[in-house]
Amino acid sequence: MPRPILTADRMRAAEQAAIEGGTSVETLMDRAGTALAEAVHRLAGTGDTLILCGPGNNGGDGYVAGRKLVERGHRVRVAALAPPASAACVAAASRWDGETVTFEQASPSPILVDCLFGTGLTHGLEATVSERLSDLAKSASSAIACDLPSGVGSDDGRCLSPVPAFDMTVTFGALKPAHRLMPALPSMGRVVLADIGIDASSTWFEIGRPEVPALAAAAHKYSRGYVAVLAGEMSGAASLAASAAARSGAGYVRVIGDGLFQGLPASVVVGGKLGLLADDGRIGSVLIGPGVGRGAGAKALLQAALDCGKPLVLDADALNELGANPTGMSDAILTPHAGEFARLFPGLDGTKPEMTLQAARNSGAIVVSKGPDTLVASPDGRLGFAPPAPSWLASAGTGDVLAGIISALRARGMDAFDAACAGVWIHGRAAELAGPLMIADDLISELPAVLA
Ligand SMILES: NC(=O)C1=CN([C@@H]2O[C@H](COP(=O)(O)OP(=O)(O)OC[C@H]3O[C@@H](n4cnc5c(N)ncnc54)[C@H](O)[C@@H]3O)[C@@H](O)[C@H]2O)[C@H](O)CC1
Ligand SMILES: [K+]
Repeated sequence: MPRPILTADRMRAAEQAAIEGGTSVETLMDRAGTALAEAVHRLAGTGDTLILCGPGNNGGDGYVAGRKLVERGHRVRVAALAPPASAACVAAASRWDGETVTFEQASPSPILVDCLFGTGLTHGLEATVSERLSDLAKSASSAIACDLPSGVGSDDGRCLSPVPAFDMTVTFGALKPAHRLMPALPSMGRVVLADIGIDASSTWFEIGRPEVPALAAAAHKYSRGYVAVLAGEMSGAASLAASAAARSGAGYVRVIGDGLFQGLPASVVVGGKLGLLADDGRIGSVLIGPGVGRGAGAKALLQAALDCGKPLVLDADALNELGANPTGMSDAILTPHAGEFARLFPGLDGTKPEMTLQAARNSGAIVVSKGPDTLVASPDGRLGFAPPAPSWLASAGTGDVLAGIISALRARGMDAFDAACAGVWIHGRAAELAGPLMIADDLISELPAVLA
């Protein structure tokens, strides 16, 4: 089951609904603090632990976790940044009878737990506070953040003050957008989601391992998925995309273009007239973009693709040819990187989730907003957040490979949104297998292992 993602406001609404359903804040906090303590103990084992507590309920979680960790044999010190302010934090602090030090006095500890601020953060931490937090986190063997690393904006992933890197972040009920958005993403460490009895259903979610349709026994090469790749003058990109489609289970891949397509698997067919796109009902998806270039030739290819009535995947220069603010693109999949997104959808503002959803609504297409924090948006409001992908994916040709993977999954019968989410997940997993020195071609050779 994919992990749900909620903004701070929607998390608070879900929390409120639980409270109105009869679960007290104290109970929720007790569950949160207990889950936090469990995760800390499991990660770091028994040891000297310093818990930094803020004045609100994030701090309250810390006082509860402190009690639970003492029960597990930890030596725990609590450093209060400020006196408890929220009622639940006051109650939790009153039940803490262990060692308390001032924030300034707090000395480094092998285990550090940051319970200063969570979804209630309204502005950056004072410099002295963020510096102290960073020093304590850096000198700890295990640094764990409660709900969010303090200083991170929960809905947009901005770092409102410098944020140290944590080994783990323990969050409650649902992930927050910041857990999967830059620039906060590298600070999170492993994100653990604790169920504290809140109904946190959401149309926003973290993309999980996909269920790719099995190949039917009676399948023949066309029904297994027939991908047509429209290529322009730069044949290398189209070759990568077509090879990726072939390695992603498409039964038949055809490249239509004039280039010399080196390095293609022998199974990929090269040649054919543009009229094929509309005439051949067996074509399951049409990919245009990788290597299509700009100018009259590209415009003609794009128009043929737009007119053919087949499921489309548009990437790279096809997106530039499409022009700003496209509409009526229903059922198409657009895969812009940040620069292409800004050109395609100028003038949008808000968080990356909000802008990607708005782009999907305006265009009618599934929009894959690529980056270290790739998002997949549907006009119906669904928003998939990619799990962390290796930084080495940022290399030439990897976008062509992603477009090829998505085109194959689309041709194999997945609907546009599911094919885009699955492609993003498979792409990231293939990169993990390929390792840090990979080039785009290596990604392709890892695809069978990921899809097996
Ligand atoms: N969502 C849930 O189901 C549960 C969440 N829990 C925890 O509650 C916090 C959110 O608690 P909240 O009291 O709303 O806010 P914070 O504790 O994050 O912030 C405290 C308080 O601090 C003030 N403040 C904000 N920014 C700053 C700043 N830069 N400097 C100083 N003071 C600041 C502001 O007044 C805030 O209200 C959530 O993260 C979870 O950890 C529940 O415990 C369990 C259920
Ligand atoms: K925190």
